[in-house]
Amino acid sequence: MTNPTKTIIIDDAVPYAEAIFSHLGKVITLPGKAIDAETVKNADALIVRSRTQVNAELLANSQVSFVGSTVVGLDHIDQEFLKSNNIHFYSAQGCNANSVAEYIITALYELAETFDFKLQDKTLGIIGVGNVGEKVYNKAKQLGVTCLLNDPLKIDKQPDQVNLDNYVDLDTCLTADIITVHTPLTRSGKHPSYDLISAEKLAQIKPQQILINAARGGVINEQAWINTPTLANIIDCWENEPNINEALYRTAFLATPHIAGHSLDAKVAGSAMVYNELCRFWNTPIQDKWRNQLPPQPDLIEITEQAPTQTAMRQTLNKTHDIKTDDLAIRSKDISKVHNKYENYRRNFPIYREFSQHKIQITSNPELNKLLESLGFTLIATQSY
Ligand SMILES: NC(=O)C1=CN([C@@H]2O[C@H](COP(=O)(O)OP(=O)(O)OC[C@H]3O[C@@H](n4cnc5c(N)ncnc54)[C@H](O)[C@@H]3O)[C@@H](O)[C@H]2O)C=CC1
Ligand SMILES: O=C(O)C(=O)[C@H](O)COP(=O)(O)O
Repeated sequence: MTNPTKTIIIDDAVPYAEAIFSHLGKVITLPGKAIDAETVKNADALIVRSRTQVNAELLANSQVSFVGSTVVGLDHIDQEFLKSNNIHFYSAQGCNANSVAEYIITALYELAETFDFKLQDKTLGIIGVGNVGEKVYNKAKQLGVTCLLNDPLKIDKQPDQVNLDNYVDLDTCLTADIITVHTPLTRSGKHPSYDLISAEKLAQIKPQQILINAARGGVINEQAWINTPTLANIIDCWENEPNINEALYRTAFLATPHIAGHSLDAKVAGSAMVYNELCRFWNTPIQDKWRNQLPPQPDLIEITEQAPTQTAMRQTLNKTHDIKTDDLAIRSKDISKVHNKYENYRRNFPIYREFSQHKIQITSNPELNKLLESLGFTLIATQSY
């Protein structure tokens, strides 16, 4: 039963928006970039993803009393404005951390097999050890990868809750063979992340090192990155999206259009977290019938080839979500075509599920079985094993 007195504006990239929110009020879905002061004027609640700038310009003349962001980044939200105007704000922190962490792990196997090295022989530097960074660390550790961690804010905030064994300063972290950043994009405070890996820091990078940015464009200085020889760059987050820098784009081993957090499970988690908060805010019982509309679990994955463990890992992870497909989806010699394909591909992003949604037929390789289970796959014994 829809509540006729409430109007909810929702970014149409929020999956199952109608099914989830319609019993709370009249749902109007719009492309994130089309949500403006005119469209929100008479709304009571606004549910966004990252493409809508939520600020005074958008809301000053509206009656919106609730804003929910179904993503994690906060750089599109003027939280001070919302707080000072008594607009309740909720962000689905952590909703897509596992999705990004699985993107990183999948990328590591792609790198190891392409550049012919054993993952266990490499060190992984993780800058920003929050929801995403922590999951990357835990997964990489299970896979036998030595990690260096850097997160001065976390240490400042909760010194007694951080095992300092693997935490190092930024310069030490930047000596790792593979470096991945997982900070928000911040320009103020004691440790601003904008230009964190500055031209000066990039001058320390050696040609055999690998840089990954699946956090935010601008954490790594793009102009200096273009001229920093590396073994490989994997870039999911860019400055000035979708009009990404061509010179940087041409350096990328894998260039993806900001999709590391786009598993269906992550998007649904973000929607559900915001929905639950809106129910609490409007004192309405939570309903979860909408979950019946979710797709069934993926088919059983069978591994037939007797490949070496690392090769089999890459093949298996790519069966769940092959990042190369996302790279190829926007790749072009003509940068304007890359720009034009960027958002369209994101808004029509193919559904993929996280590892824990997948069942795999147990293999004759105990090491492979153990690694797959450590990443969350369910192994199914069949009569032959
Ligand atoms: N590519 C994608 O699709 C996605 C990108 N992201 C990005 O990743 C970021 C991290 O996500 P979460 O881990 O969920 O956020 P989080 O807030 O849980 O963790 C961020 C961590 O970075 C640390 N940090 C902040 N400034 C730092 C600095 N200057 N140096 C080192 N560490 C610093 C914080 O202390 C915190 O522990 C988000 O803010 C978002 O920008 C998040 C999800 C999806
Ligand atoms: O959660 C974040 O922060 C992200 O970067 C999300 O991947 C943003 O997703 P979209 O809102 O751009 O679909």
